[in-house]
Amino acid sequence: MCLLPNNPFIAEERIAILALADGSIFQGFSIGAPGHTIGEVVFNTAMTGYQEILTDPSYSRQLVTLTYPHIGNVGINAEDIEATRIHAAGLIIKDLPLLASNFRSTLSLSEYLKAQNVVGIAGLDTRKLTRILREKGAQNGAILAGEADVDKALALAKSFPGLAGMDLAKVVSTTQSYVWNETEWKLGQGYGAQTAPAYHVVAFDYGVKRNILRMLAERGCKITVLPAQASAAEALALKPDGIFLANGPGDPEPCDYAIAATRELIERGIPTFGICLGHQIMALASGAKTLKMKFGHHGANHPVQDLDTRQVMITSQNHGFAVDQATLPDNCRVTHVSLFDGSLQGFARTDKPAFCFQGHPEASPGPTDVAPLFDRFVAMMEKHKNA
Ligand SMILES: NC(=O)CC[C@H](N)C(=O)O
Repeated sequence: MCLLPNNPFIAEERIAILALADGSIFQGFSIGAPGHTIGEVVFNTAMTGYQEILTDPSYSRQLVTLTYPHIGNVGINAEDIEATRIHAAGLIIKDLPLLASNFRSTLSLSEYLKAQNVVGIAGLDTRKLTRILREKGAQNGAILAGEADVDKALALAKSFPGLAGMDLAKVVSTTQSYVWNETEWKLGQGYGAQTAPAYHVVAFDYGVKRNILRMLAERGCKITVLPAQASAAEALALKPDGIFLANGPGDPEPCDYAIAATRELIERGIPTFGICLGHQIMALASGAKTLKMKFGHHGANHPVQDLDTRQVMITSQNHGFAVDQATLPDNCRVTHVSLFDGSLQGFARTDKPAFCFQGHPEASPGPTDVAPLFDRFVAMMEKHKNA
């Protein structure tokens, strides 16, 4: 057993280490639950929104490194959640402030991690870690909290099989269908409710972020959320005006149930909009292929160009897989590209009312430059209704 040298400044029960499958070891201190966790280590460059990031179901089985150095300043509140619980498998940060201060704060970040039994590590060089992830690609890793057994941490890091081939959409999805009518948050009012919807959207929950549902409700939609494995027939029985394909964790390729249902619904000509995993599912249902990226896109400052208007938008991103543009069939028109690496960010079917976007138009956290895509979906449903 190899132990790191004692650090006189950290009490033994607070010691924590991060191991990467490439052999790198980082020492820090525990800010969450004791124990250990494994997953794919990724980095996110967003400067705000740690609570939304932690609760985003798309981070299931990922250990999220936040590159912004001070995380926890505004504590935790009851409203900024994208799901009922934390989905990230672990949190890696540089500096946890001693004081959390915000008018809505009810808990500190550390109390939140502990209450939800999530392992977190602070006090390590997140810049050095991010350089490793950028140069070598996202790494499988392990965080050990409460002990500093390097061999154990390395063995745990290497035991994670990696996200390629992992179907997690059906794991995080709701098991029961439900109706959503909560609208967007407004200062002084909080969340509202949609009481007179003009459209009925059926949303497939592969790990849906709540702000997507809120933005649809804000635009006049009643949303029925279905489990990831629901069939096209179940969706059609609800007589939807439109179909929404949600974001979600893991590899899109093994989600054969979602690909089959999407293919049928698009073929029937129902207006369909997909975000992130939903975009990848739409691509697979249209005959294209997806691939694993080197370190993916995770942040809130990614420039994306709309090829129709030439407009550049600053977008929120969180994906480790991408659609291989070279495999898009002729009935798919590229609508958006990433200006960071030229990768595909959006396409539309030319033969059916269906389009999708790789980034996160709902932001949360992030800029709202791409929010008009929700208006485009509503306009598509309106046109189809009147056709
Ligand atoms: N946010 C998402 O929907 C992520 C999609 C997919 N799991 C990926 O990593 O590419």
